[in-house]
Amino acid sequence: MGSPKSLPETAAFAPHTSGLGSWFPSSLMGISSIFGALGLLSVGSSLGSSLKLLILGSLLELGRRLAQWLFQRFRFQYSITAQFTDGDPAYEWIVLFITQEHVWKRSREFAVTAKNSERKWSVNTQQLLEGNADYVPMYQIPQLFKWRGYWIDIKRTTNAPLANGSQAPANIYITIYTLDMKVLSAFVEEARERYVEVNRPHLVVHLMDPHRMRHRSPWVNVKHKLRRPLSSIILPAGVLDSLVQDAQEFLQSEDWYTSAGIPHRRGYLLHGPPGTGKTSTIYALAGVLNLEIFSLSLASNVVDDITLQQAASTVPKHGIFLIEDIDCAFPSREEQEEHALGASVPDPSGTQQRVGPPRLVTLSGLLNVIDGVGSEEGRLFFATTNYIDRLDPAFLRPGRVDRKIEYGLATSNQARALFVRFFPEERFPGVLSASDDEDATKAKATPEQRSLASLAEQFAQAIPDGEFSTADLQGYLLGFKTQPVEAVAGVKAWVEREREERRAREVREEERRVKRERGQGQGQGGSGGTRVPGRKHERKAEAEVGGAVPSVSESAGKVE
Ligand SMILES: Nc1ncnc2c1ncn2[C@@H]1O[C@H](COP(=O)(O)OP(=O)(O)OP(=O)(O)O)[C@@H](O)[C@H]1O
Repeated sequence: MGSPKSLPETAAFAPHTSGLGSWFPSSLMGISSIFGALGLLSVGSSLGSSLKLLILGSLLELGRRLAQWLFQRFRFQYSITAQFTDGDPAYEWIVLFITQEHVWKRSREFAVTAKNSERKWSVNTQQLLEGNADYVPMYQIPQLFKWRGYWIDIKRTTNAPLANGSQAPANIYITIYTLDMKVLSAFVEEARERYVEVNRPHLVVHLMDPHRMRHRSPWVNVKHKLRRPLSSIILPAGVLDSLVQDAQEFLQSEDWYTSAGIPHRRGYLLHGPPGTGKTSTIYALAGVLNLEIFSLSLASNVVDDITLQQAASTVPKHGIFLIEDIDCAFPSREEQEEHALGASVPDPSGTQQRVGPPRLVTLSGLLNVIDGVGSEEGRLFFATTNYIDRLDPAFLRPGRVDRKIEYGLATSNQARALFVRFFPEERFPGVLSASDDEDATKAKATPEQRSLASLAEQFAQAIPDGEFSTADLQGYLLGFKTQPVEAVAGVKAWVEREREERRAREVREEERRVKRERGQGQGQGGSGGTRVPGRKHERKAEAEVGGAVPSVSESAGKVE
């Protein structure tokens, strides 16, 4: 029989249990009140049996929580948990591993996306499901699996939205029930090896996501591209071989650098007009050397010193750190002149603001990144630019940029090589594809002219040295994928059309320039002339469609 006097007994029990966790005291308070209620109500009450059931239920709940607590303590004491964060290469290793191990089989939640090159380690890419979508298990409910006799628990958290509107990166937690750290490292190493193996035919490119820049690793955008053979890059003889040899030698000589006290890093600058193969060279090189690329562009002007530092510091050893359009870290001559002249632009309120080079990445920020902590750990640094003359000599000095490679507009030799790459003998054995008599007549080609070699020669002769980028020629040839005869027949007219368009563009550009100068003259006369910064990108866009025409002497593909 209970009575109100039983209350102190239960209250006295509470302090012994307070160490069990924050839920415990509250749970006990609930029970003590039940006991109290029992004491008050059980005498002769018809509710007695119900209350007994209530007590039993509470005790069961208490037991469950106690068991849960003991399990947590056990888990904490006898397991090792490792966290992998989205954006770090190790995250990709683990996702691939658990997909291969079919841990997802008991998963009931999947993120489904149309097939793309971003996430390779979905269930579908393991050839298990049909269709055009990728299924990525969410693992939000912990899943248990066994590896080499060890029980492993996996759980994944999603990208939680943050107060600043961006998203926190997802995390995977791997808990291995062992006390031996070596088991964890063996697990991670196996996951890495599998990743390297599966990836062999692919080149992995990590791109920076500007929306995740403030997080631990901004490299959350992972692309898997088919490796591009070096032979597909058409450059003057020797350029590629010497680059590959240089990079290979660098990677193999870590000990030498250490003993000589020289930071183990190597910087390359690839410069030249747009569409001449700078980026393609780096991708092909990474494929040959089996390296991953970590690439960001300064052209979008969203990267600042802090994020550049953050991005650089998370590039792993033996990764290629690539900064595209590095000239965007430096003000153009035009902007410097405008700045010196005090030109102004209206701000949203209509007030005139002095034009200043709106650079988020500063020279000192850039140099800090290149020289900074971690930059000496066997990392290849590549930069590309269309405007080498804008780069500061401090950036170009050896130790920061060890080799400069100049890319030029296509020579006739490159045009010939490109033609041969487009129309290989294997695909067009003997004479030509689009070469039924009617087509051949249309293309005004005699059978003799229709040998691939002679067609390549005719094509090369029709392309003037140093006037078109390789990308321009590629664009033209893409219109004739299976018609080499027609490609040759139309090339002279194409060259003329392109020249015509350029002349028209130059006239428009000149008119704009005159207008601008007039406006500036008026502005200096006190009427508030305006100039818009960032012309560089406009020019680059024009150059990309064939506007920039450097002299032939610039287009030698020189290695300095
Ligand atoms: N030398 C080359 N050999 C083979 N393909 C080339 C070459 N140059 C350009 N291309 C082709 O043209 C396209 C653009 O090339 P790429 O992006 O490498 O040029 P880029 O010099 O890096 O241009 P940008 O300065 O605009 O970044 C690619 O599809 C590439 O295959």
